[in-house]
Amino acid sequence: MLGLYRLPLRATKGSATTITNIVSRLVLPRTSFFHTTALVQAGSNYGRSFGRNNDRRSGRTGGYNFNNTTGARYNRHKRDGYNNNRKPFRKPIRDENEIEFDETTLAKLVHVPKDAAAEEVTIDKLLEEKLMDKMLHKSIARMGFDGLTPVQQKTIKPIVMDTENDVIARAKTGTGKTFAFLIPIFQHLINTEKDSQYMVKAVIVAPTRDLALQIESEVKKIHKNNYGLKKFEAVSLVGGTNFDMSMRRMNKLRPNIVIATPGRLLDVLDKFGNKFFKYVDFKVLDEADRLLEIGFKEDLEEISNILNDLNGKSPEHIRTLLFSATLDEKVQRLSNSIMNKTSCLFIDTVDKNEPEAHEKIDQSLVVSEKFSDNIYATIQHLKTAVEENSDYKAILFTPTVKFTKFISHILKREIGRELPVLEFHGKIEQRRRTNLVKEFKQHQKGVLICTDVGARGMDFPNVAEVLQLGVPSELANYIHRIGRTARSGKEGKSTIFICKDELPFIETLEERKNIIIKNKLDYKRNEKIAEEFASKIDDSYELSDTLMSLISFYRSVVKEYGFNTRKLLPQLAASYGELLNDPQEKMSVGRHQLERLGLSNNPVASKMFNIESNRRFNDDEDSFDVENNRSNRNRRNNYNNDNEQNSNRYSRNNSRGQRFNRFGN
Ligand SMILES: Nc1ncnc2c1ncn2[C@@H]1O[C@H](COP(=O)(O)OP(=O)(O)OP(=O)(O)O)[C@@H](O)[C@H]1O
Repeated sequence: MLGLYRLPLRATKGSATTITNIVSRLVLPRTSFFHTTALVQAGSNYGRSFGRNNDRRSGRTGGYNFNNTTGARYNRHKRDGYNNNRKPFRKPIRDENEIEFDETTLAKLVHVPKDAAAEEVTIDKLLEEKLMDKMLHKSIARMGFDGLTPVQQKTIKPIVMDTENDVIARAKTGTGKTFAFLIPIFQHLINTEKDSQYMVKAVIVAPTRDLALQIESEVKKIHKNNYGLKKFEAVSLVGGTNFDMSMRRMNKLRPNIVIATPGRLLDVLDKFGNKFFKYVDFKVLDEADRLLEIGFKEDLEEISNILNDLNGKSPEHIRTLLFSATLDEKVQRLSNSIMNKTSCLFIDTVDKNEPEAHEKIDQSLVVSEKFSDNIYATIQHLKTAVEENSDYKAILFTPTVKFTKFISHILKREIGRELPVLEFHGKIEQRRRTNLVKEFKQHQKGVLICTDVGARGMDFPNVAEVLQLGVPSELANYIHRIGRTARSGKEGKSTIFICKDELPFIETLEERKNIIIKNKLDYKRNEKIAEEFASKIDDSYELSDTLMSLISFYRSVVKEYGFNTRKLLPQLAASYGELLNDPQEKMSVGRHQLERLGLSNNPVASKMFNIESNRRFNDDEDSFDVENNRSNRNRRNNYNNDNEQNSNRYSRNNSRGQRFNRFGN
């Protein structure tokens, strides 16, 4: 049916070119006027004030009670005498690069800016200088890279040579950060081969299970290219896998490297810390900004404290390496509590006023009048792309698990005959999830539809385009989502589909991340498409559930993106009638559901819904699918989060919800 779609996109390309000199938010004051002007010039009708919250910096936490975020486990360790070295909050000050630092962090931070004239570092030179062992040299050489990437060139030496620095490294998506920390770790293992041979010497933490497993595969690549290195074993410890089996592997292999998600790592440290983790030399935080957000941060502090306390050499012995494509002022401030060394190198491969998004991504923005139109626009875009290119490979991000399921269901019917359409989110059982990742990595073509669980770090080769239907769960994830394309020196495209009430997100992106999306298009609804779409919706309950999950998600990011609740939430609710091609039709909700949404006393609610006092609904509320995070547990505690630490609790919630669950997993 969607073959009949004609995408009425009115191009306003180059509309933002008048904004050439936008400098970082950290240097200039907010310039919403700029943006407004540019949009009006572009002939769009979405350039107006959006009634935003002025205090956007406090946005993410605003409205939620984080007082409870130090969970029971953390307190228990404090009572047990673990060294709680959390630093008191200090007023941030600015360094010469206008990035804010905590005073203590600033005092020990050595900024290593991007230097275009820096001498090239190669693996041959490292070998000559005896900074890379010949076994490791052979393994990397066999991978056939043209050379080391800038971040690898800048980090390997200081990590190998220096014993007294922590390191923070920022480099764009897809530029080889994984090897930038794995190579020096392997070199360190070679250098210290005879010491504490059967102990974990490097702990690598990642925010998602899939990323941890991917890092483990990268370690195996190093092994595979030189079997001599296989003696430096690695084991992954991630949620959703069998704990006992993991421990059997730990006992059998006695790994020097552990790659873990925070929850499972804490469980293992609790039970077997003494046995394996007394001689850790390095801890690495991949996607460090994510791991240091409220929620994860408490877990990371706890991990850091336990590792320090266990350490047989000294409580300050462990060096910390933080890596990410998005490291803003927040990270330097937050990292202080988990860093041990008196000096920290901040190795930057991104210029201070340069956007963190990869420059090889051709970014587009499609704006619809209504949220429902976004769906048509996205589907049509995909259909056209598949028609034009039978080897099309793309990732489509959506905000919630239910929306991912809903869109996958539609797309499987629409384009599933032409290419594989895969659904990927945290509600999928881990074994299946791991296989999905493997499959999509191998596919030459296909579309992966996923939540933000796939936004960070995942390396799927040859993704030509990233699509976003709706906004990401956090601002930085825009950069990470689009970074799934244009990896390893290649080029790529990205398109975000949003409705005009979501435009404050784009404004926030410009102001806080200095990202200007140059290609701007308007989407105009086509009635015929709407009619056909409606005829294909066979379960209005499913649609209603999906939209409720979206309303719930958008409520959680209102402050961060400066959305206007009174406009955006009714807009989302109205999608129900629009998608059924009966605009007067409203979703029916029970009071209980309204309470869960926090809308029970909101006058807007009566305009959005048919409120039925006795009605019961699917209790299996959606997760927004951002993993293992205490902030999500607290922030969204009414919803069934995908959470490895509390899997029992959540599975109980799940079974309670089964009665109403019309989807199944
Ligand atoms: N020196 C190199 N030259 C070319 N490709 C490389 C090099 N080093 C690593 N790669 C490849 O680049 C791809 C991206 O690497 P990696 O996943 O480490 O990127 P990243 O910077 O961590 O990205 P993200 O920010 O998304 O996590 C991988 O396929 C990796 O094998």
